Amino acid sequence: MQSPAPFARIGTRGSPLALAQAEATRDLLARAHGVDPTAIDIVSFVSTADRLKDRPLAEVGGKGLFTKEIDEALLKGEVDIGVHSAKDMATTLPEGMTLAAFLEREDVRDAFISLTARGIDYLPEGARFGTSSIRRAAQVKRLRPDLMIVPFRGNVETRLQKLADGVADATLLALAGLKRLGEDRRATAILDAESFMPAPAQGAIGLAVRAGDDRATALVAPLNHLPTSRAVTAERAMLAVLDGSCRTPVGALSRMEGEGIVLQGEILSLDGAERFAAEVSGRAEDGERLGAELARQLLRAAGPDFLSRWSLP
Ligand SMILES: NCc1[nH]cc(CCC(=O)O)c1CC(=O)O
Repeated sequence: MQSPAPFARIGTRGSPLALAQAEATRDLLARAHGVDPTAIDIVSFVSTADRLKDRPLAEVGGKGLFTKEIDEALLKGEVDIGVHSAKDMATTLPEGMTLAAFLEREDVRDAFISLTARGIDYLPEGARFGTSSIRRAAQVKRLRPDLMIVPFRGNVETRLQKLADGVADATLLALAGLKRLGEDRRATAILDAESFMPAPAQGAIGLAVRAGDDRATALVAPLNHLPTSRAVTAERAMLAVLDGSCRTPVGALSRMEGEGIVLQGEILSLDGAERFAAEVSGRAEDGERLGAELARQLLRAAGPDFLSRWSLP
């Protein structure tokens, strides 16, 4: 007997975190529409970013690489909904695709993890800091120019094993990812978001559908969390103006104040020696414009040659 057609098909990467996010999305969809979770298929893809694990993301070509295979499956109609960490999504989406909803955001902060030190300040002179994120590297170097940055990618378990193996003395991970994996007890310390700004859209999950797919759009609509959607829209608009290819260290932090949004942003030189920060505020529904305005302020402060001086070649 042929099995019935699935209620919906979700596309995701196959990492433990990506699968946890896809399962959370499936369960929310099932509950919102009164169907059994088993009626929703989860289809996993190996992304280019996962295949090129040993090289810094900014070097291999940036964010589109996390989503390319899923985007293609979505556009071909092999899946109906792409589930993505919003911070891994390129600011310009492929033609024919739209971000139709954002799940309620998890904690935006970064977690510090070390087997030997209780915080960045406590690391010994010249200690090795494991990260392949140019934002985290620049932020760490700004606080501790003596530390040595060593490349560090892979999923949470891999990174913890690398710490145990002595490849690095400390690392940073998004607390959101640790929480979704039920691994937040692994955090040695949680960094204050004001002084150590998260990546734009960190902690948020975006749901992509084919543009014009009214059914998929309606399926994900009840899952949209408006404050998250507004904050992430503003942060991504800032990033789009600054540097869509994620070759410049950028931090962002937004908070809602009633119907208003306060958006803070920073850009840093790769070595952390230079930093420019700014803040804008306005109506939460104007996030797109506010994010772009913040980016222009940062670019004005940094000077016209900043991006060319401080981006990866
Ligand atoms: N670039 C990898 C990535 N993309 C999203 C998360 C964490 C989850 C999130 O921010 O929503 C991570 C891992 C990390 O930065 O520790």
